[in-house]
Amino acid sequence: MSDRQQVTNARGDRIAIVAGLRTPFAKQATAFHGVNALDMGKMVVNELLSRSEIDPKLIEQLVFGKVVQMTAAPNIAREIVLGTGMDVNTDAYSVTRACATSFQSTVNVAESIMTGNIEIGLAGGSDSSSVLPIGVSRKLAHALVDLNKARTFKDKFAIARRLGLKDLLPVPPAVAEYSTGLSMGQTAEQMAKTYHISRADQDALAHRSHTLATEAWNAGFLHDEVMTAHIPPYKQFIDRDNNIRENSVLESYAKLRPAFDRKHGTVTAANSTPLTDGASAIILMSESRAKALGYQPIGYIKSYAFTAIDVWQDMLMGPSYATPLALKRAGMELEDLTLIEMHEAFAAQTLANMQMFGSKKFAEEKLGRNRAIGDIDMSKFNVLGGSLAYGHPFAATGTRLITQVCRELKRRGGGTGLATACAAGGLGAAMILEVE
Ligand SMILES: CC(=O)SCCNC(=O)CCNC(=O)[C@H](O)C(C)(C)COP(=O)(O)OP(=O)(O)OC[C@H]1O[C@@H](n2cnc3c(N)ncnc32)[C@H](O)[C@@H]1OP(=O)(O)O
Repeated sequence: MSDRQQVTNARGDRIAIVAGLRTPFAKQATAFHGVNALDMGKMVVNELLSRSEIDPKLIEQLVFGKVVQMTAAPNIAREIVLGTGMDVNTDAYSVTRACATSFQSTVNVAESIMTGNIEIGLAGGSDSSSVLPIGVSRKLAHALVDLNKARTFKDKFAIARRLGLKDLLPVPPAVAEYSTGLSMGQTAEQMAKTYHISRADQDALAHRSHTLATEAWNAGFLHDEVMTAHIPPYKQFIDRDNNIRENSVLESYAKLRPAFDRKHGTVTAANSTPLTDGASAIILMSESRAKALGYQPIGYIKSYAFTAIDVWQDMLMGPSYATPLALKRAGMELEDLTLIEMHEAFAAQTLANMQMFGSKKFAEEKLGRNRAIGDIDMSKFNVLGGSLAYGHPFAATGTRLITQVCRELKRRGGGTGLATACAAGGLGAAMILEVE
């Protein structure tokens, strides 16, 4: 098998991204409080269809995802089709791959185009950290099922007596790994310790992220890729990400207490992504269909890769595994890239990955390569800031990164860019995008 990946259909058409859009990202329980992931998904898809002036009937497939589940609407993709101006006959299904979910929805649509099953598709993701599937304790859930089956009052009473007051309390979902019980923040703490990432370096990266994101907004770079979202019942709107600290002051970062290891930790609210609400989406087409319809693609997919590692220790290392594979499949080296965009789940996780990009030992021991992936040139890295500033509505981050890389490459006159992310479950995603 060749190492190179042929991201084309049988006619040799590349996979074109013709448009990308997102809602502003809002911190938990702020602008999108009460608006669920489906409603944000519908908002962004409706606006994307309208801005790209595409006949919705031409969209043959919609693949969408969310990470925090909405039990009433498990197939968010199909609900988006039914709840927007799309054709009811549009095929739609949902995917989930933790924080890399909309990398996956993008790849699913791309692969449908590559096989020739479709010519045009829409991909994206949406998540709400404000509308949560609040559950019940395992004991209560068990008892409720038994109660339903119990025939006599005596049996019902006996079941009810099994429960204590604690068992009746609602249970919110945890941002934690199912199999280890470790929260993402605790994993970030592990990584800070393993890779000796100092608090000062974490804070400096977060400050850089807020500063660059502020500059990007002020320069007007994000206006075309972020819509104004009108919030039901339509008395309020949000037109800018609300987590970005426009007057970020480095000194104030040092004052915060660690959030996940109160005594010995270095990971704080300021150097972690906040819990966030938002949605994003892109339209993909075969190159020839895009040209026939008169679209000027914002970018093309050159290669992609997904990887997985164990979850007990330092599992947010996805970029260090997925990036070399995507580069190899594109026939490129790190230094060939014009831009490098890495999801900043936590500053500690980002800095650990950056360190391993430059490590020959890591390359030899973990990747089976005889040279490091490469040192990251900071003038190419997260040049408009990253998730630490924008926030991270889990399933929406992938298509945010993809759109942002393509549009920034365009502003720089073209080139190739990497978008990469770690994800729960020890997963990694990387995609190389090319822009003319
Ligand atoms: C693959 C992946 O992506 S894994 C990542 C998945 N995501 C996560 O796990 C989410 C991680 N984040 C979290 O859980 C939460 O954001 C936490 C626990 C870190 C912090 O939550 P909260 O305590 O609610 O944060 P909150 O926004 O209130 O900030 C706490 C304080 O820090 C301050 N602060 C936050 N950011 C900054 C900053 N950049 N500069 C200065 N101060 C700041 C706030 O003003 C606040 O101060 P106050 O208490 O005086 O009001």
